[in-house]
Amino acid sequence: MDGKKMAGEKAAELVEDGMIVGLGTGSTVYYTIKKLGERVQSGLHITGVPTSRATEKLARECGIPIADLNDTAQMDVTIDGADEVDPSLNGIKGGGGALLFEKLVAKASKRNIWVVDSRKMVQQLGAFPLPVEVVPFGYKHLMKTFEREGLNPVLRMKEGRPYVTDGGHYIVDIKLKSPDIGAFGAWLDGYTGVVEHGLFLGICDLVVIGDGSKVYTKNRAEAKNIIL
Ligand SMILES: O=C[C@H](O)[C@H](O)[C@H](O)COP(=O)(O)O
Repeated sequence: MDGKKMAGEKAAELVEDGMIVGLGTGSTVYYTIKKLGERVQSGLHITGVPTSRATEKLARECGIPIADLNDTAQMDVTIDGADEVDPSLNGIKGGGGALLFEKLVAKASKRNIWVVDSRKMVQQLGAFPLPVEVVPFGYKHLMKTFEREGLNPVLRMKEGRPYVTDGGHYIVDIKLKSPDIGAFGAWLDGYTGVVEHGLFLGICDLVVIGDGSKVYTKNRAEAKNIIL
């Protein structure tokens, strides 16, 4: 079976009755949402807080009751995908453009679980370009700054136009500056015009990994594999 499907469906089993669940975005958590939908049809009571319009639509189609982040004090757990995950469970997210809403929901969650296929697990982050969500006004100036810093910025496009996020911003994909990714993230956080970036550091508590033949987990505290 596809590693994404294995991980996505397994994570849905970790959700308990009565939970408020942050619903991530992407092709892996898709399987979690589908499975949660099936569990809801069989009597599970949960409330989902979506991280994108696409996820909201999918969750509604699956019959999962939805709430807005503004009406929710805290999620019990958020389940989301990731583009790369390192051994300390730091990650890059935003390949699908949902990083801002994903980070907002993740930071309001007691626990964050990521679902990935095993190819996303890396020794060091950075082969995947880092998505940076930027304000459209004056974005070319920001791109010039990134260029001067040697970050190879590329404006994300869709159908010949700049890709626009659910929050109404553009995405610039850049090269991650390592090894001090914490300092790099802080530099981006402080830069005028940057709304958010896809470095998720110290956020993920547990990653569920599917490799096609088995599913295993790694948690941040122990960082050891547990075969499920
Ligand atoms: O913006 C999108 C999200 O961060 C996704 O969770 C991430 O890109 C992983 O997506 P997928 O599961 O489709 O590879």
